[in-house]
Amino acid sequence: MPEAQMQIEGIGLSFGGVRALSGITFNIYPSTIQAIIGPNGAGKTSMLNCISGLYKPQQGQIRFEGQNLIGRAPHEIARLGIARSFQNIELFRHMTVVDNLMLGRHVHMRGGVLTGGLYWGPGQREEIAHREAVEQVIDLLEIQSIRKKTVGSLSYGLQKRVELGRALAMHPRLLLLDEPMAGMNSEEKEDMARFILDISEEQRTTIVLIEHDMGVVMDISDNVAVLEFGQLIAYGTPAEVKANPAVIAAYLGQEHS
Ligand SMILES: Nc1ncnc2c1ncn2[C@@H]1O[C@H](COP(=O)(O)OP(=O)(O)OP(=O)(O)O)[C@@H](O)[C@H]1O
Repeated sequence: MPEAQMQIEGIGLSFGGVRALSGITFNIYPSTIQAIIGPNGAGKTSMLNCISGLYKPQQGQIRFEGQNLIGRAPHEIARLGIARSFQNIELFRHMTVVDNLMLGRHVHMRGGVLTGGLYWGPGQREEIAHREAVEQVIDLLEIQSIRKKTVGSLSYGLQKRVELGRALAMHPRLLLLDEPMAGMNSEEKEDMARFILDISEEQRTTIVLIEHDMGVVMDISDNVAVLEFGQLIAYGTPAEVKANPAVIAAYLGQEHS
């Protein structure tokens, strides 16, 4: 086993009387695709929110490349190299695809988004570097033909792809994806699965993926963590998890197949 890139140890999170997570412990390994699955309300998004700094767990530790994440603000965590996409699309609908991707570069901008292009010298060189990073993402996600379109005019599937692009434009070392295929038709899902695999293989980015479509999860993940009622009930390869009696029991009667 390689050394873990992220160590999640004993995470506990409550909202008033609701225990969203308890005693969650698992490792995430570099350049792998790590799925988090589980029935509705199991705590998957809460786990992602603890990693990205939106929620502060009352118990436990999360370390990323040796650095403690608990207590850091979301923007600090982003600067450490962790990007995320959201369950609901959070893009600027009236702006173009390219401009939305440029906003994804903001964690790397010293002069700020608006001043970046206004002066010559270092600012201009920085602007060129950001444009190049964005062009790489456009190539990787095959969105050349829609680069100047406003996001609001695009199909849902393309908007999700642009959202992935915005997170990717940060050049993260770890990418958190919350249901990137929700609401997609099967062709769009296949495309998204291919892009996730491309990102993993070409950029060696670690990907943490919440996904309800079991077929996709089992196809593309290296490791799967299974949550139920805020507890980790299984962890392993897709084959191991699929054969685990606790997982089979958790999914009995669920619509997810
Ligand atoms: N901000 C919050 N305030 C209060 N309760 C919350 C909050 N966020 C999550 N919860 C509760 O924590 C539990 C876990 O929710 P979470 O959204 O993490 O589950 P999930 O596995 O992502 O579900 P889904 O598959 O439906 O998205 C639920 O009981 C939920 O109501």
